[in-house]
Amino acid sequence: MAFNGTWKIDRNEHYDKFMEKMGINVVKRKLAEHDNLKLIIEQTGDKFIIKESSTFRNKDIEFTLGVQFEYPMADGTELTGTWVMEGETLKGTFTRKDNGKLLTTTRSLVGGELVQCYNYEGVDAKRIFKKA
Ligand SMILES: CCCCCCCCCCCCCC(=O)O
Repeated sequence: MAFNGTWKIDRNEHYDKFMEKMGINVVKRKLAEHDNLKLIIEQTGDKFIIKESSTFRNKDIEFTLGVQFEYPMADGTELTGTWVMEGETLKGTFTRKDNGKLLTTTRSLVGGELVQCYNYEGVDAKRIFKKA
């Protein structure tokens, strides 16, 4: 499966602005810009296991495409939503439990890199990963 493997964060685009819109304070934003995020993705059919590790935490997440699940962000903010596959792109639609606002995200492979795009309240950001 195309996303399978170990992906290490290489760079961010507009991530600070995005986090600011999310209400993350400046101290946490500075730390989060350099969180050494690593994702180990294991897809089997419709099921995904994501092993997330960063300077903030280690967390395993399991989900099935199209099935709602809960995801606690590193700062404790709870999201609920789903991932679906559209063509070769993973599309995520999540709602913040604390304010009901929408966070959308995609994952796609571009030139051998894993590109995760985010949108929250009109602010777009990207996190770009290289395969380890
Ligand atoms: C302010 C920090 C923003 C972080 C946004 C995280 C959004 C994550 C979307 C849901 C991820 C579900 C688990 C996963 O597939 O890795």
